[in-house]
Amino acid sequence: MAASSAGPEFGENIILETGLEYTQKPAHVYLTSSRLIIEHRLESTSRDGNLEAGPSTDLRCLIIHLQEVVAVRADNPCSTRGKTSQLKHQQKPCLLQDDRTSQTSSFTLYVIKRISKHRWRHKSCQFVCHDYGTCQIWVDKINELLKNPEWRRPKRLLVFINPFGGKKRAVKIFQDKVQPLFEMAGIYSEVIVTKRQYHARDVIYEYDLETVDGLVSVGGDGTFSEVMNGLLDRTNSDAGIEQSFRHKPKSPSLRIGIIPAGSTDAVAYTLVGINDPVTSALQIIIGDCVGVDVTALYKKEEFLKYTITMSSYGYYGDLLQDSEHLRWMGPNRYTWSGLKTFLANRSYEGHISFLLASEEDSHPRDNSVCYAGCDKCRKAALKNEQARGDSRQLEFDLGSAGDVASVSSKRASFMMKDGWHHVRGKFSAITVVNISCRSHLSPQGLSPSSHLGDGCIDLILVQDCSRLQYLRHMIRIPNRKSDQFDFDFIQVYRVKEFSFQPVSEPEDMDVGEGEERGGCGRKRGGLVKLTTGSHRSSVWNCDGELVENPSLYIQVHCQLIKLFGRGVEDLNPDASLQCLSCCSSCDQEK
Ligand SMILES: Nc1ncnc2c1ncn2[C@@H]1O[C@H](COP(=O)(O)OP(=O)(O)OP(=O)(O)O)[C@@H](O)[C@H]1O
Repeated sequence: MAASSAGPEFGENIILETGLEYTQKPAHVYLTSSRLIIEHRLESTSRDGNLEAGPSTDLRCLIIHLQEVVAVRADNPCSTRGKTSQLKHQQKPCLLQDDRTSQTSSFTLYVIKRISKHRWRHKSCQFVCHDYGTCQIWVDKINELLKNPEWRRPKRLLVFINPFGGKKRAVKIFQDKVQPLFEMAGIYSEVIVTKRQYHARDVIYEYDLETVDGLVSVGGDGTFSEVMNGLLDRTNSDAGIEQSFRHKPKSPSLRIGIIPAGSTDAVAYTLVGINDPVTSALQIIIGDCVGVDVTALYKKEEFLKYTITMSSYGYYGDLLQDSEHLRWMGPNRYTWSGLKTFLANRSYEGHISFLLASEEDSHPRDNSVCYAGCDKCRKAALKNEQARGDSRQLEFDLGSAGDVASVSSKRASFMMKDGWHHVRGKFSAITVVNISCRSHLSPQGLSPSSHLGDGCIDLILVQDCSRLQYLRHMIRIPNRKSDQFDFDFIQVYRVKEFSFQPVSEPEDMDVGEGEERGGCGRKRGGLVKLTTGSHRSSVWNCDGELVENPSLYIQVHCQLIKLFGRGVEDLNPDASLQCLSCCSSCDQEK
């Protein structure tokens, strides 16, 4: 942090200056439009442990960025004196008061504090003023500055709580951890505890959305997906956009926040780097905003829904299908069903077609992680803006696989035509990842280099392989240092559009002589009609919800929605992003 020795040189106009008391040494406090700057003399510790003033030139600036201020409150003048002694350990006041200040006024700033890896809390910094009037001026001015329209802090939120998600603690999490913070920040929240599936969606269809600044989902990825779909459906409907094949959806003006209280919480985890309700609530309060890609799913040409995390066929589809019968086990159902699915080691045959992203859009194995302020996402947003209005439509022919030069890989035949690539093969898992999909099981995500808003999706093809091979791939997923895609039975692509068609649909799945494989419905010789339950076809796991139809077409829409959040902060000490909220009690003084 820059030290100043001769008055303020902050590059911003000073709005207020001093009028605040500092007990042990002279200090100046300045308020600019975006920062509160405390300029004080450096202290060094003498050999006997006492604090002593540094040389007169050793001035240090401590900066509180107003954008990271949760709230400001004038303290009750009568209780000022007692209050200091009641502060908890982490709540050391910035400016201590002595006995003389019992007749003065003070105010408290509640500021974000990064306490550990991606986890935020708030701390209080108390400032003592010479008189009550000065205190009011400071509080009013800071409150006025917090209303900076660029920061877009929400004032009214519509909150949906799924009481049955995850460990069924969503209501308690909201009441105990989130609501008190919203109240402190002066946010009014209308709370709806959902009574059934699609309750949230139905409310969004009817609600006067002009009266709120954002929606909040308290639950897991399924609840978030319901809220997001409700908002997108409503926005399209209001704009007269029909959700037909390859439609261009309208971006909603409202942002969505997510308070993690589900089983996997991949959206919250990917957005923040951790599934912590308090951190997510603080990011909502300060009005953080990030554009996130959304994928539109179609069953052949019929629009199904929008998704944000991943759509996966084969392993993850089977796992989800099995786990749906075990909801009573809570989040542990995924571990149990995962083991069962792994042991079953099924694979499914089908045609895959995909439109590769252009080279500049990079590759899923380029080790470029999407962090807050990501340059790639910023550029994609700009490109998206420019492309808006361009009505050029790429013709997509679902049946165009074939009759072209082919490059054969080990197990799948690979073809290319008109920019579209076609693969036919047998796959253990086909996964389309929209955002990196971090979770406590895979802290780096299913596709660690996937971006929140680059307008691309990562396609991960795990070809038919042995259990041991699949296991080797799986155990690399939580491991930061190894490349989970570095196997000859795995191919990854960064794509814009994707389609899958099983070799035959479940309804008319006739198996010819000798075409047998594991699973029910198997019969030697002759023809046998297979049902959906047979292992000839799997189901899709789309944002943690089952989509039973195996034929699927997916298209990504660049930064279609805005979420409350900023993306994962880069903890690398060399990264330009640093702790911005420092005060004299901050651990991270520089
Ligand atoms: N009151 C309710 N009763 C039954 N289902 C509900 C209710 N409210 C919401 N739902 C539905 O429950 C489904 C699962 O909820 P949610 O995603 O919150 O929990 P989860 O599945 O445990 O977590 P995750 O998706 O993170 O694994 C969602 O599809 C949501 O639409």
